[in-house]
Amino acid sequence: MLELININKNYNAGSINELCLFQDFCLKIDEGDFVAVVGSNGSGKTSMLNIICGSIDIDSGRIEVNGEDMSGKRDFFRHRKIGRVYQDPSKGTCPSMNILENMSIADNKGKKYGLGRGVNKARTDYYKEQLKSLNLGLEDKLYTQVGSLSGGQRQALALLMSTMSPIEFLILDEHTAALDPKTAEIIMELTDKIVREKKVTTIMVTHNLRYAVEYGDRLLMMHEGNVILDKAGEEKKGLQTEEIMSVFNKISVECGN
Ligand SMILES: Nc1ncnc2c1ncn2[C@@H]1O[C@H](COP(=O)(O)OP(=O)(O)OP(=O)(O)O)[C@@H](O)[C@H]1O
Repeated sequence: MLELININKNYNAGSINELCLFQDFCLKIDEGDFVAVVGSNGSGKTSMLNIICGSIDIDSGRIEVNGEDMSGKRDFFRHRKIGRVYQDPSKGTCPSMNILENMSIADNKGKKYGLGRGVNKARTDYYKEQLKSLNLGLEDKLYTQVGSLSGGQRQALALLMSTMSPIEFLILDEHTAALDPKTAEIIMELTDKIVREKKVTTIMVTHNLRYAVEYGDRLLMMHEGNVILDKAGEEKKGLQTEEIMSVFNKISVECGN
């Protein structure tokens, strides 16, 4: 279980631009849950992901994973247990290396040995098999530089790479936002397949309310550093996009957007 306990986070403390984003923020996410997070711009979604990943410091509070306090641990340590896919398809993969080398790096994440170990015949066959499951023909492009792939192909590869080594959490930060509607749909279906197959606890931030309703077991809506809507189980299954849209519109009107 992931627990955020009484998190306090101020940006630009002591300056005229001071922003108190999280005040005693608490959240519990059960193992194996697929949680979709929506909310207006600036509501704190990415900050929350960065806090979980250790990419930004908190002022006080605790981040616990299965009871272990992660708060003081640096991001490189936490990333051994976390896979992350970003909005920008150019992040999460190395553009100047080919697919094989990228997969080898992902495969060897957290291990002490280098690239050579990852590109032997057995591993190459395994990578091909994994790529084949994406159904994008990438298994025939092992020696193609990742920088020359399309955004959708890169996001699919990034998704696969982020879940290649054993991880406890998959963090998806608007990972379909930069893709055309058809490719976004393919990546979402792929996401669901990977999450279900690997049974990995997943937190997906998205601005696509339909995806948040259709995918995942739990939906959170954030507003000004708070969770204002939390639906899981049967309640989540019964949700309609229009309902979420109407809550979203209501908070937008209230804050003058
Ligand atoms: N490094 C930073 N320094 C100062 N303020 C920041 C920093 N990062 C985020 N903020 C502020 O914190 C608030 C929350 O930002 P955050 O990016 O977490 O929101 P978000 O919900 O992910 O927004 P979006 O949907 O636009 O990506 C915003 O007001 C933002 O300006």
